[in-house]
Order: sequence, then structure tokens, then C-alpha cells
Amino acid sequence: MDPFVRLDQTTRRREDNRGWLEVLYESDSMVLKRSFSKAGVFRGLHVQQAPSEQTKVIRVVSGAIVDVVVSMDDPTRELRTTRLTPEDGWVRIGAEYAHGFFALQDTVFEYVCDGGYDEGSELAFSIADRLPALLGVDTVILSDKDRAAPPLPAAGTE
Ligand SMILES: Cc1cn([C@H]2C[C@H](O)[C@@H](COP(=O)(O)OP(=O)(O)O[C@H]3O[C@@H](C)C(=O)[C@@H](O)[C@H]3O)O2)c(=O)[nH]c1=O
Repeated sequence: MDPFVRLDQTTRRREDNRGWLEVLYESDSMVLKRSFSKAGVFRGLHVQQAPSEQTKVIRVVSGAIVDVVVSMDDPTRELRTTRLTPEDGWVRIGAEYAHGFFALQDTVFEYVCDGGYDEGSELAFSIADRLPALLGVDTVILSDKDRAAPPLPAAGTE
């Protein structure tokens, strides 16, 4: 058996209206992924709950994004944003943050999740109503899952 397993031989790609998501490598404790998002796509907000927390290490390979996080520990539910391009390199997002990003351009995005994928533990929150003010855009392209997600709970409602 060839000891040098090329990841492109084992990659699983899922395509949808936003672009695609490739799972390049996966074990019980980590996942290496790459996605392509058309300009105007918003992915998220997503967070895995205990005991399946994931720290994410992300980077933009090509294109540009506005990355968006909210700490699940923050009762004010403040949305924090930063613009990321390939020049920014790798960025760490702690497991306490629900995470999403808006593609300013056609964007290839790579990330390592430190912690396995556990769909059943994932919470998805919609911030679609807040994106026009947050990003200065009129419309965003969402997945069916993200369109159907409940709104991010307002501050002080939990
Ligand atoms: C994230 C993920 C999805 N999938 C599958 C589930 C589904 O069929 C398809 C697309 O999944 P999603 O719609 O959740 O993909 P996507 O919206 O790109 O999800 C990602 O969003 C960004 C913002 C993050 O922070 C990531 O952690 C992840 O949640 O891929 C996996 O098999 N493994 C994975 O690790």
C-alpha cells in the first residue's frame, strides 16, 4: 500500500447554491476543510456545543471575507467582525464563538477544526436581518439550513 496518500484522492466535496465544501481530512478529533463561496455568500453562524466544542484555525486562500463571530458567553451578543484576505495568514477562533463569514469576492477558505464534526451538536443562528447594517449589503446568498436557522437570541433572553 502506498504510504503517501494524496488527500485529493480521498476528499469529499459537497456542492450547493453557495459554492462547495471539501472535507480534505477527518479524524475523531479534527477536520481539515476547504470551501469555495461565490461573492455575496454568507456562511453561518455555526457553533458546536459541549462536549463537541471546536476551536477553528482559518485562513483565506484567495478572495476576501468579513469574518463574523459572537461569543456564546457574552450576554450582550455583540457581533465582532474583521476583514480577512490571504495576507492575514492563519487566524484562531476560540470554541466559545459562533462563527460565520461573508464573501466579499469569490473566495477559497481553508480551516482546521480542532475537534471532530458532530452535526447533532451544532447550533446555527441566523443574523440575516442584521447583515445589511453590519456589512452594508442589500442581499446575501444563504444555504437552506442557514435561511431556516432561528435568529441569534437577543441579549438577556436566555
Ligand atoms: C462543516 C461540515 C459539513 N459537512 C457537510 C454537512 C452538509 O451536508 C454539507 C454543508 O455543511 P454546512 O452547510 O454546515 O457548511 P458550511 O455552512 O460551510 O459550514 C461551515 O460554516 C462556517 C461558517 C464554519 O464556521 C464551519 O465550522 C462550518 O460550520 O457538508 C461535513 O460533512 N463535515 C463538516 O465538517
